[in-house]
Amino acid sequence: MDAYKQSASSLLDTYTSFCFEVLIMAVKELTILVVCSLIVCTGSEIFTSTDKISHLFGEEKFLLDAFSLYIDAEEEIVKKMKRDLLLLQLGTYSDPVDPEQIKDPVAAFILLIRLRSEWMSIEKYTSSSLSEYNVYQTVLEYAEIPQVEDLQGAALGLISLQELYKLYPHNITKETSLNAAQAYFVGFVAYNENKFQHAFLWFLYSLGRLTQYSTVTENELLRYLSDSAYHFGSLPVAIYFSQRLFNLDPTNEEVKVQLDLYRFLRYQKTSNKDIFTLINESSNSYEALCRGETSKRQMALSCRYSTGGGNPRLMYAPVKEEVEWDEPRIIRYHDIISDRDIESLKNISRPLLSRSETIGGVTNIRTSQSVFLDEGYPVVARTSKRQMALSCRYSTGGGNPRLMYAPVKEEVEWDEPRIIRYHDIISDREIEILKNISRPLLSRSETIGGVTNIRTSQSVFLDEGYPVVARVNQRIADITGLSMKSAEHLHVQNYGIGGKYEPHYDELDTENDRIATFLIYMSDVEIGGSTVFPKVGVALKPKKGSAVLWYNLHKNGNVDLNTEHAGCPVLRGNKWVANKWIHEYGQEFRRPCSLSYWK
Ligand SMILES: O=C(O)CCC(=O)C(=O)O
Ligand SMILES: [Fe+2]
Repeated sequence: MDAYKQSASSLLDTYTSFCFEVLIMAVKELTILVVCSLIVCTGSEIFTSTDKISHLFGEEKFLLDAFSLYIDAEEEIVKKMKRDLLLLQLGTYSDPVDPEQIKDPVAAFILLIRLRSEWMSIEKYTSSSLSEYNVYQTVLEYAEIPQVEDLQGAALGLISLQELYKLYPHNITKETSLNAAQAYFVGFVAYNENKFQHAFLWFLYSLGRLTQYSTVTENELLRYLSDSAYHFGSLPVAIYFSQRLFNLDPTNEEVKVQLDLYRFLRYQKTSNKDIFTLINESSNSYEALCRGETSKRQMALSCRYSTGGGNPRLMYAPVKEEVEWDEPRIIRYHDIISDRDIESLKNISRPLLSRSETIGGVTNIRTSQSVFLDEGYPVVARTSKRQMALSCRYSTGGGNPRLMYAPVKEEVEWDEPRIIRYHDIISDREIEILKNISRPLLSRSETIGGVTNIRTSQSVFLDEGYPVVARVNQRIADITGLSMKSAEHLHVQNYGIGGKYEPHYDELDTENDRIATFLIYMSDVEIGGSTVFPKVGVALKPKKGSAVLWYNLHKNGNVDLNTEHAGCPVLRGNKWVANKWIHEYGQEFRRPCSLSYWK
């Protein structure tokens, strides 16, 4: 692994290699040589010979000339530094004004690479700085510079997105493309993780983007392409790339031997795997749910509130809407007209009906009778304005006075386990405050096994010392009717590139266990990032300001095995959530226990 890190590190170093040091070293050595010949290394005593002393005039001139040369060289370097600075500044030209806009994982990856290589180039200049007061060194102490591990982690994030969502390099780089060296780096990371198909696809992408300025060579790419194909089990492809490599460098004995070996092996094998096509190998429920292959049942269960884009008549009586199909988009609106109004409309229409026509007049294409009714009829006006009761409920938390005037919109997402979504329970302002408090405190989230790739996010627990946290906790207590006495502090989480939390249970198997989870979505996520329950086939899409609640334990205290859940990899977006884990102690009268063996 260390060797791997080292090679990755040196690979990156080459991205930013500058040859100015060669020049400065040469001039420095020249100066030293001159000084050396004058003072120390001659081995002679100058002072004992007037002739030698007089000779010094000439030597002094030589010394000053060398010094002048040295200054010229330093000036050249300053000029080069200024040129490089300009180039680096140009590179930031198209950056988003709002850093939160970094939603594209590839753009985030490039930013990490850019920052690292910027740092490396500045570091090269400043480490040999002539200035006594080297500001940059001080700046460095405070700067957060992406490490090689960050780049590897980000590349792995991209690879895991590809795996789960079955994406080819050209899919994932649709919005932001990678240059040959960057793509090579992703391939290299995949290769070292033995993900040979993904490695191959990235090397191929890199080959297609190779230019004369690339810091990766065609030789390197061909070698890795043939190696990856061989390891994946695609011998003809391995032979093809080895042959290309051999054509480039016919003197390379090693390639020749390899080519012969592949040819020999090819005759032994009867079938070869197709390395160019990603196949959907897993029928894994977690992955399918993350891809949005949600069960029909949940679609039918879920409802959305629409306020017609802020239409005041719908603000307080939103319509329940359901997406029946995506292309063409077909939406069903539920309960938009009462039975009584339907009867009145029928009664008004009956005497007025006449044969419906099409463009061709009365034909057998359309065999019905119809009539257009204007808003002169109150029922028509009323219906088009719509003021029906809702199927998605308003909850006042069982009469909790704090919710009487601001009832919570609640929606049943699933029945067993019961998963309820509460809408608009936290304002955008509160979310911003929570994020601002959390940002400097975030650290890598862990699981029972410590820091692992099962959970790629950063998080922090916030106590009630922050008024906003106290307010949010109180709201959770009001909505759930549960005691917060033994609950954990509010846990704010932000996911990274391809950030995910693989299937797990929240319960900890302790005496005072996590009875319920209240998960607040502090952001929308454009693609991916759903919370999914693989055992029951539920996918909950993050919706900023909403929260979901489920019980991890049955009333008898046993863990509800259907509550296994996961946070899907974020494909596009910046996912923030806050968890409130509510424990058993304190709920004795609020959620009474059961003696049942099953529940
Ligand atoms: O982010 C999510 O969607 C789920 C988070 C979660 O399950 C957890 O933090 O325990
Ligand atoms: Fe969880």
